[in-house]
Amino acid sequence: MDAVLKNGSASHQRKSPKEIRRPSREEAEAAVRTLLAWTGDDPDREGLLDTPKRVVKAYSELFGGYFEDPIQHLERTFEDVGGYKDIVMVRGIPFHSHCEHHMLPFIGQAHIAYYPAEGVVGLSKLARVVDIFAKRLQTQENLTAQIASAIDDQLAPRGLAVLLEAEHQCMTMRGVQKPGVSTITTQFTGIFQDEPAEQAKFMSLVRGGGL
Ligand SMILES: Nc1nc2c(ncn2[C@@H]2O[C@H](COP(=O)(O)OP(=O)(O)OP(=O)(O)O)[C@@H](O)[C@H]2O)c(=O)[nH]1
Ligand SMILES: [Zn+2]
Repeated sequence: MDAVLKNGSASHQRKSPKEIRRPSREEAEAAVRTLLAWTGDDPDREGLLDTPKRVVKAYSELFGGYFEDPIQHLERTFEDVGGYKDIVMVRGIPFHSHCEHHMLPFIGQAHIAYYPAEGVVGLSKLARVVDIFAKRLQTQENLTAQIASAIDDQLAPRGLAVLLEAEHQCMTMRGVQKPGVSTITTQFTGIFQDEPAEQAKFMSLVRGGGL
């Protein structure tokens, strides 16, 4: 199955962007106009005239991840690493995504570690994978699972650990209104799943401790 389409479970397979009719830019702008009027403001006042255009442009950027393939960034691996087989960790990758329930941002950091099997991947590519999945409507759990699944499928490492920590604006600005709450999600495979000591080592590295 294509990782772009992959969801947490087979019973919830998603349509690919190609299977969904994408409204035209004009239709999207008209929808923003409708929302502006619904808030109680006047979409024809000067300050709001260009807002539908700006919002649609901003959405193209914020949700650009639907039109990118994360796998493509993981295809190139390097095997000339002096036989290095120990842990590789990229810590504190900042990301911003949007929750699929309210379309409000959740913002945080991703931490990724793996034990190479055949080769290593360019470090920036791990951050690119995070960005591509983050630029879609997400739950934090699904985002974590999609990042882990793409890297695990492509690199087949001896073990992979992914931890995301984020603050959800839908819990901060509205609803329950609890600023400062962080949500942590993890996904472990291979030796990180099988060996508690490896999980503990990862958690210690995430927190900035030593081995
Ligand atoms: N599990 C999970 N829940 C999320 C995430 N982002 C937002 N939510 C939650 O999604 C839930 C949606 O609940 P609903 O009762 O359908 O919607 P709501 O009435 O807007 O809920 P409140 O936020 O409690 O006002 C809320 O509890 C949110 O906190 C996420 O990434 N993962
Ligand atoms: Zn939400």
